[in-house]
Amino acid sequence: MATDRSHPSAQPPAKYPRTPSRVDPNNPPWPAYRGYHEYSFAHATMGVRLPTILGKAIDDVVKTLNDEYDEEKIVDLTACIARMEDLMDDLQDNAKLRPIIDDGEGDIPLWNKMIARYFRGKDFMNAPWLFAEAYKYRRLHECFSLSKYWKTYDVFFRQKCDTFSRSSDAVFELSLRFAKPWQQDSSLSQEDALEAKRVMFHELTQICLWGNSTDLSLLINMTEEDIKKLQSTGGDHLAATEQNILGNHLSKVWEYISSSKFGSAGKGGRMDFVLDNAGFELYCDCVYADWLIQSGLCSEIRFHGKRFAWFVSDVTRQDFDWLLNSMIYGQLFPQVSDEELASLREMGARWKEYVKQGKWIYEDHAFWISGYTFWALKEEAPDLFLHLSESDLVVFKGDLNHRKLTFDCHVPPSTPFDVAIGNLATEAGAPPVLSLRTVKSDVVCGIPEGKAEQLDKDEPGWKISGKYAVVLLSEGRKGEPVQF
Ligand SMILES: O=P(O)(O)OC[C@@]1(O)O[C@H](CO)[C@@H](O)[C@@H]1O
Repeated sequence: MATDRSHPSAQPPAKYPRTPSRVDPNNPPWPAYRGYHEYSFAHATMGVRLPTILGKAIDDVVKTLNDEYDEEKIVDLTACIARMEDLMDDLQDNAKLRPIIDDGEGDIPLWNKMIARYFRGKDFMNAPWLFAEAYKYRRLHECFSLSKYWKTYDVFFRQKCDTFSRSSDAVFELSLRFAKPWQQDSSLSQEDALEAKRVMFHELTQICLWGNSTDLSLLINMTEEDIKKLQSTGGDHLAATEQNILGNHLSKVWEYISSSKFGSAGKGGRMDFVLDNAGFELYCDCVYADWLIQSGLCSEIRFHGKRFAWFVSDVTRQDFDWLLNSMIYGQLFPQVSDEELASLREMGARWKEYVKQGKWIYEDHAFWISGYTFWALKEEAPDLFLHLSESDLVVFKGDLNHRKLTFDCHVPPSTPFDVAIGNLATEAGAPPVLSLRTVKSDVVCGIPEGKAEQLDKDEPGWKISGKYAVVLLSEGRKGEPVQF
């Protein structure tokens, strides 16, 4: 495996970024992380984690194969396994990135134009990490999309369901508390009522944030105890972990959401969630979205998920439906009390009602499963940009979305968030953007000067532990007409 310590990105970051006109997917505004950079999490991911993840995915398919009885389907699935093995060879031999085979899916032009234009001759280790990693998941999808019977097969579905059922303590801690419809104490003065709302907002935003620290792709070998610790949602725990939010715009977010700028007069606002992980994290997102509707702060929530299995645990429509249905009909928690089960059912029923009434809407644009960063959103997905420009706040959940917002490059950590996300902050019509991210990879911005350097010294590994987080807001240029 090549290692080149003299490469510019192994050096301290340049003070000034690349001029915007020279930025492209292979040349981020600051130097990219690439698989051959040993100092970066890119190296371990491309060299070790991705082959391990793929190996487990093959095991999953073999399990399905052994349970199948129809010969035609068996033969078809055997071909999927053979394609997965080819992908494994390509990963392990560090092959060049070939075009995606046309499987009739709508995202093919996005992928193949991008490969032709920017990554001709690049391989898994020398292409920017973000692109190479996303490409691997698209290739994994191709293994199935070329089949006759298994086009929508999700190799990670079993794992995603499993972690939700293993999160029972935190699941019921939240359902017991939030199942009953939320109502404000009518005896409170206007000022006290607003303060009570602020406190709830603060707490639930944090629950939504820390829901991101249980990540299947990283925590495959976690014990039940480890999971419990990470998922604790109690007040004391949240107060303690708030100290780990290194860049924290929570107060600014509340100021905006509680102002007349959010939503139209007398009507709550529209909030969009660009989702990250299924299972427990999605459950936390929904608890938050539920309260945002009940409190009247929001009248509409749009959830944006992926069209197919992505970065192991990302939400697909199937995962979204699975969560809501299994809360009502599932038998995932045989050990819990009737009261606990009833609370989960009550909440699940309310959430399904939101879907029926159009207060919660699930969407899955092809751009979210492309290799592009969000710097390219307006250019490559103008329809999506226009759609999001109508939102009052777009919340990006998790590490991968944060990498895509910030071009996954060596940006100096004290760079303000609205500089690091480029034109998604500066374009006319750009919506307000909030990143709720527990830090699980190299790129960091929006934190105080010197903090990253201090943590590098005191806590090696802090960037991938999920112990630290950022809550960063860009105000955007909402309301200004979008120009193409
Ligand atoms: O987006 P998420 O679920 O918060 O994190 C995704 C993740 O686990 O995958 C990547 C490495 O494979 C890292 O960016 C990150 O740590």
